[in-house]
Amino acid sequence: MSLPAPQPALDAAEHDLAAISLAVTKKLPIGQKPEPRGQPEIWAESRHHLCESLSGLYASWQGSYYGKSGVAKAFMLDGNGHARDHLDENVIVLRASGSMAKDGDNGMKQREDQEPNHQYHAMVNAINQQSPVAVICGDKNSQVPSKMPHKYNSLDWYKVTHVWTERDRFNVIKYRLEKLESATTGWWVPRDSEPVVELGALGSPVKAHCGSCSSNYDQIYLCGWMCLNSKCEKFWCLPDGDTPDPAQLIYDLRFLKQKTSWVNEQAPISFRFPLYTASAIAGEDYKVENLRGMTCPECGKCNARVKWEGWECTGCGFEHMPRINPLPAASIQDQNYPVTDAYPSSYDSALSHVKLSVEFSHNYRWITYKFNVSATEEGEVVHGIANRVVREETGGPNEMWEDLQTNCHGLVRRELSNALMNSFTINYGMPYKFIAAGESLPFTDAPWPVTEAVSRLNWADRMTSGTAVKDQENFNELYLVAYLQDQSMSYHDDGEKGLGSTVATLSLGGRAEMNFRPKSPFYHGMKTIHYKKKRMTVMTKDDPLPEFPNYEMRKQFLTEIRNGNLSEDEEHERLAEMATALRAAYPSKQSHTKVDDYIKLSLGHGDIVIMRGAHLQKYYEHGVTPKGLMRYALTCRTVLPGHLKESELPNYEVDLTQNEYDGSRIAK
Ligand SMILES: O=C(O)CCC(=O)C(=O)O
Ligand SMILES: [Fe+2]
Repeated sequence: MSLPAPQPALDAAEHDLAAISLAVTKKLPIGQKPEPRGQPEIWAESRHHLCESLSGLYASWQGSYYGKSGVAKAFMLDGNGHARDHLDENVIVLRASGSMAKDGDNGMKQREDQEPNHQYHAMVNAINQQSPVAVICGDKNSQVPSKMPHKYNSLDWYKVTHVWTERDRFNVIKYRLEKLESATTGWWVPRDSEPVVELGALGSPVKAHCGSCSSNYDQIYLCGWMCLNSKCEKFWCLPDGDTPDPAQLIYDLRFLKQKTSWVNEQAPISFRFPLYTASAIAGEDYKVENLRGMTCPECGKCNARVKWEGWECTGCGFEHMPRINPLPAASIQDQNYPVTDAYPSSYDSALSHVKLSVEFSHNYRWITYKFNVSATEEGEVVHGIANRVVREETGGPNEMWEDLQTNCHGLVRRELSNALMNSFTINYGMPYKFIAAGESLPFTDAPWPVTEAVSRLNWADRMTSGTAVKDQENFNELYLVAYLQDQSMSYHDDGEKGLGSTVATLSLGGRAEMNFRPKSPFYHGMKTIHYKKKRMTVMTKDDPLPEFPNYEMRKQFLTEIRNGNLSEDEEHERLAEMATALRAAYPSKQSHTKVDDYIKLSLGHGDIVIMRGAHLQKYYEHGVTPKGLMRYALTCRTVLPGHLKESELPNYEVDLTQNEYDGSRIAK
């Protein structure tokens, strides 16, 4: 049909439509919403647990939209909707996500036009492929007609039916979704309520094509048909040429409540995913698939996998602890990194200013990497590369590896600022807070490889300390980390206050890359701080090392600051100017934030790493990326006497005097 004639006033039929439309789109404030008639299939209390449990379907840690391979998969509808968003028993209208910025303390505000982007195209793909999207609703959503029982709640599967652009202050891309199965009533429909309008009951929407750009659109608002192509000169114009008054934009229910048929209207998968069943194949249980959280089969709560032993629902107590099938030591052999009875070759690398020395003893190749860790201290990282004799020794890495898999219990992913650490850990001996605080257990409760590792690492430390300053005390703490496939530890330091300056680790299982680099503020000499409520980038006051960018300039600046006798305000002002000057001095393509690794170690099964130097932890950081299916790192530290407060001291003896390892069986 052609454009409908301009209609200055609504006729009687449209009056009725407007009245029902207002009834259908009326929203109650969140606090006044009625109870829903049912419960969601799945729900979550935190985004972390939700995303880990629904990985593959919805894994968007911040945004509302989730897509994969160019096709839309899911939406999370929480706060921050658009004024004309809508959600009823079977239809949702929402704005495309993105293009928003913080608006003071008042939440988010759109700051630019939305253009068709990857999300828009993924929605078009979902329409064309008739591929349903999942919708999750948060308890801050003001559109949903009932009170949300949990923080995050699954609604249902939806058909994407329309994408178009509207205009506010900026162009806004909008989507219409329609419930996939129309025969069932959504659990979120208020109790004791009847649908005001059934889908399709009002007939088809008004359709027209634009005389200017020839695009076809449905009429969305009762005030008249508009071209919804943002590139067209007639975009968002009513037939009389005016743009609509936003207050008059009442939905045309023939658009909102139309019924779209898809060939297949069956949900692709239940939101309650099947539970992981332990595999008979050794190693399968360590695969990343086994790290997905659990959508509880009893109560629907999403629970990340927190415990090494399996899954636990914190909603109803349901447990799923399949017996895992350990990976024998023989299967750790990797033909790309052959290990024999000879001294093994190295796969490490280091930047040229790092000084290397190498020694061979006890069937280990010991490589020492020395470098300045501050202007006053040289530190070192020692990598002991184990050969087959070491690995196969009685009580050695192979036996430790096999024993730990069956006998080391109680590992958990510790809580870390509203999320969970990305590996499983347990602490023995003196308490060690590390990045995330956790409990500590006495060594007497540990499986034998734990005390064996402490003894071996003390031996390795004595063996290799040479002229380096040696801590007076032996190690009295062991932090055990277990990594499943694809888990890793991002850059961090081990420099908790009150620890000895030596840290030593024994690696068991799959190969891992361990990298060391100076921390960015130390290396680049700049950091961002908050001073008197102002965010500012200032020069750092640590002495630079000769290999750092702008070395001479920083030294001069530091001399000026140290002799300057400035007040606190003046000093901050000057340090900010210096940071600006440092930044300006970088060659155009050089990053002023990125830092290259000084050393990259390739750690094999049975290898030992020893870090020495107090400033190594203060100014440098290390990160570990395991490459195999499964790996343990057993790291020892010395918690110095007097470090812990009375209340933090363990209520058990930390006694490790028995069975000192002496390396005699592998001496060569
Ligand atoms: O995985 C490793 O080898 C080391 C782990 C680590 O850096 C730590 O526990 O602090
Ligand atoms: Fe560490």
